[in-house]
Amino acid sequence: MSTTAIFGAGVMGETLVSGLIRSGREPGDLVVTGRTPDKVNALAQRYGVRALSNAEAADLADTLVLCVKPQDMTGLLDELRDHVAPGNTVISLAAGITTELLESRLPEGTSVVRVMPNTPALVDQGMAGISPGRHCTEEHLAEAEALLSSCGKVVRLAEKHLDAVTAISGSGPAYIFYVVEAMIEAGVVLGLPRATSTELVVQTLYGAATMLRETGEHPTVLREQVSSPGGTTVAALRQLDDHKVRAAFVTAIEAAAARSKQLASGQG
Ligand SMILES: NC(=O)C1=CN([C@@H]2O[C@H](COP(=O)(O)OP(=O)(O)OC[C@H]3O[C@@H](n4cnc5c(N)ncnc54)[C@H](OP(=O)(O)O)[C@@H]3O)[C@@H](O)[C@H]2O)C=CC1
Ligand SMILES: O=C(O)[C@@H]1CCC=N1
Repeated sequence: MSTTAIFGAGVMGETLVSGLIRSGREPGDLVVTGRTPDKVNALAQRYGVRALSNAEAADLADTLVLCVKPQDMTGLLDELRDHVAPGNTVISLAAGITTELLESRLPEGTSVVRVMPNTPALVDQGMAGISPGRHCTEEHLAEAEALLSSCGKVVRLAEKHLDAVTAISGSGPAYIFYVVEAMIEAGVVLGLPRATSTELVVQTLYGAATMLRETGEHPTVLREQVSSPGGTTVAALRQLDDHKVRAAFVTAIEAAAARSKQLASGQG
């Protein structure tokens, strides 16, 4: 069996390790690296995988998954350059970092895949977009697809769309949690106990998401089913429109995509 090395024992590094193990990968086939020894050793112990240095992990691995912040990427690539062998696949999860930048700092001909996952992968409900680099074959792309499929859905896209994917599904869970926080707070304002308000909101979100996925109906149709003429829902939605919430979402998501593009140019 081939060895997969996860570079960066943070949120996404741990999400991937846990997803791969849940999907049946042998912990012995996985290695992790990190910058803070306590952190990487704790992760290694939790999942029964090996903790190695970046150079040792790169020497051993067939597949290298780069899970560091965009601002730390060039430093990591400089450490890895002399340890990447022909035939290795390098998969980057970093927002904004282009396959062109990755290829320019790795040995000529290295197969690179750019991926944008999201945190629901931790509960096997991830959504990832993947794009091939210049030297990436169908086999390499399928390998990245299989890796991400272990903890959710995967779509293949042209790299020009990855900043939009980052802004929609990469950052998306945070927007949803933000809305959830606001709704819970509203319940408390109306006098509900916080725990009850939280249960109502979380189940409503889960139910609405399940309806969207299982009925395949357009969200407008589902929204209109809830909106009785002259009723409570339209009274609330009118306030959201008056406060330009829809426009605010579009502007916010445009800002996320612009920031993703900016990260590519190394602006920290
Ligand atoms: N969090 C998210 O929702 C998503 C994140 N991403 C992308 O995933 C990447 C990782 O993000 P996230 O997991 O949130 O970040 P974290 O900060 O949680 O994890 C990054 C880890 O990388 C470690 N690190 C930094 N430099 C090195 C190095 N040279 N060698 C080894 N390890 C190193 C850090 O160590 P230390 O602890 O010492 O700082 C840290 O533990 C980012 O590029 C981000 O854009 C993509 C999609 C979603
Ligand atoms: O906020 C970020 O930059 C990362 C990328 C997508 C989600 N989190």
